[in-house]
Amino acid sequence: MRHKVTVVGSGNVGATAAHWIASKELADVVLIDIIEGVPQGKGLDLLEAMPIEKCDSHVLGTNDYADTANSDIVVITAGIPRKPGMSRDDLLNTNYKIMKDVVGKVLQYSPNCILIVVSNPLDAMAQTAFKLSGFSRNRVIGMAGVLDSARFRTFIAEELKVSVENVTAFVLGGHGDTMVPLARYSTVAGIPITELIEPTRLEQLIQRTRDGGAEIVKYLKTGSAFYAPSAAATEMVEAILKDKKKILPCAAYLEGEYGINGLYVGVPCKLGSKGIEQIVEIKLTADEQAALQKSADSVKELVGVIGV
Ligand SMILES: NC(=O)c1ccc[n+]([C@@H]2O[C@H](COP(=O)([O-])OP(=O)(O)OC[C@H]3O[C@@H](n4cnc5c(N)ncnc54)[C@H](O)[C@@H]3O)[C@@H](O)[C@H]2O)c1
Ligand SMILES: O=C(O)C[C@H](O)C(=O)O
Repeated sequence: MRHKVTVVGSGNVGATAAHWIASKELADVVLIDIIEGVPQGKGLDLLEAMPIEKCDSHVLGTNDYADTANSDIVVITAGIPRKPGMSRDDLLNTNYKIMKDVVGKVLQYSPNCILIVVSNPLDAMAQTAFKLSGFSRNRVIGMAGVLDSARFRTFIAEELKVSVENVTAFVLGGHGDTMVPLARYSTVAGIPITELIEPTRLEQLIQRTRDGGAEIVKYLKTGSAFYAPSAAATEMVEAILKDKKKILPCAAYLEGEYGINGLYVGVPCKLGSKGIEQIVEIKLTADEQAALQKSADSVKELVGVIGV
């Protein structure tokens, strides 16, 4: 069966997500933006790469939501990125307005889709999409944990000079400065990293993970990371389209899990054809629970500002 994925926003993250999705032949892709010409140009360019990539994915760039009709998944990357000196939270009001515009139009044409939200500040934007869409919580998923844990995995693999394939890492909480990389549940070939990296060094790697987005912004100056973020969103798209039942850290609307109610926060989720099919609850120590609560409190403050 052919799948259809719409990517809203044809900027850095959106166009690169379209690239990964099409070149992995996961689906036909519609790339949509408010800017005229850019999605059309990038979409056509990507389509013309398909013969070389030996892929039969169709790619269409457009400004017309009618072209997005009946998408299985809609990945929302529309929104402004931060610049050096800004926090993701500084994007709140601008991206809230963009999210309102986008969700309304997506709903009109793809009422049965699954939404993957990428725009920042991530947890608050996922909550906005959830509240405005009226979708059940399994169909509105925020992308952050796959990216944050990929960064943690990269730093662990570099530190220990092992294959990234050996490393699994666990990051909980909101996608902000208070995210919670959990060393205790991060492993190298099944060995907890707490056995392999001494505590002071480990804390440095954890802090680098928390600052991972800002580190890239500092280099790029005009915007933020997009290769790893779009690869992360693509892994979620793949898990859903292939009904893989893959456990990935995602921002999900919690209804009592981890003692948190009525809020999007990053937790381990099983992704399959229905979207989030299970939220996996693990036992946390008192310190870990407190760190998660602190992270959730900062998300709560943001959603309070926009009233969603
Ligand atoms: N969740 C994460 O981990 C993560 C990672 C990277 C980036 N982001 C966020 O993703 C967003 C996009 O980042 P980027 O680097 O691609 O930015 P970008 O500026 O390159 O692209 C954003 C695109 O959104 C489009 N857009 C704006 N308003 C729109 C609307 N109403 N409808 C359709 N399109 C609209 C713009 O025209 C632009 O092309 C930012 O908010 C960024 O902070 C999140
Ligand atoms: O850091 C940003 O603003 C973009 C994104 O959230 C990231 O973590 O790369």
